[in-house]
Amino acid sequence: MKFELDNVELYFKTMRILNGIYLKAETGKVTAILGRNGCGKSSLLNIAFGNLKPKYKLIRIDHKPILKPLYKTGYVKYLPQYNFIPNGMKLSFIFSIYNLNWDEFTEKFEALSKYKVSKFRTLSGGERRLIETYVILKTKSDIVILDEPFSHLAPIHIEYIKQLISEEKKQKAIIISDHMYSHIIDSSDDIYLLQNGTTKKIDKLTELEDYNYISEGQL
Ligand SMILES: Nc1ncnc2c1ncn2[C@@H]1O[C@H](COP(=O)(O)OP(=O)(O)OP(=O)(O)O)[C@@H](O)[C@H]1O
Repeated sequence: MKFELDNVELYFKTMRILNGIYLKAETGKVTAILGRNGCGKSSLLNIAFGNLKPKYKLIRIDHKPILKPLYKTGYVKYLPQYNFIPNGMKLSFIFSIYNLNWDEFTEKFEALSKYKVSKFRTLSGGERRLIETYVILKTKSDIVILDEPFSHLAPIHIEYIKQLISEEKKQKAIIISDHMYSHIIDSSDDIYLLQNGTTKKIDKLTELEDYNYISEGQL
């Protein structure tokens, strides 16, 4: 599947946040969006998912325009920046509604096995993030959108999520944004830099220095 987001123009009141956007994501690939704080990454991901309506946008799947919000098509799963699982839900219930196997999860995350019948609110911030990222990545879908999946995670968990991303991308188009650029560089196939409201496709990593996203020597 080929997903394209094109011609986005977004304003908040009179302030233009995005214009001249093009982004392509494909099954088998991880497509990353990098950019400084406040440049519009989350807004762009929300526009792709369909819960933020800009002045203009064009979404195509396999060259066909999609006129209804993407979340209504059943193609997409989205990890927002904020917690989306209700606090009062038990983990066993979360896994059953998403049709996921608890034992398969705890094989990788043994330390969380004690939480099977705990409510989501009783977990730490990082543990909640880990569960949500796992659920979004593992649930059946064609397109996965991940907004800051690495934030709050311990290094060992980041490595596991990176592994999971590389397994899941075989059958999904994954779009990811995070400030942990070295993990993004490791995990992604294509990178777009969002700057001054527009996307620039990064062909060589040194362009991230040229565009002043990172300082020289950080690569
Ligand atoms: N609902 C809103 N109303 C008005 N302005 C908004 C709204 N949401 C976002 N903005 C503004 O739009 C700009 C882009 O915000 P956005 O959250 O998309 O950036 P971001 O690149 O994801 O930032 P960060 O990396 O810090 O999470 C910011 O200047 C923000 O203040």
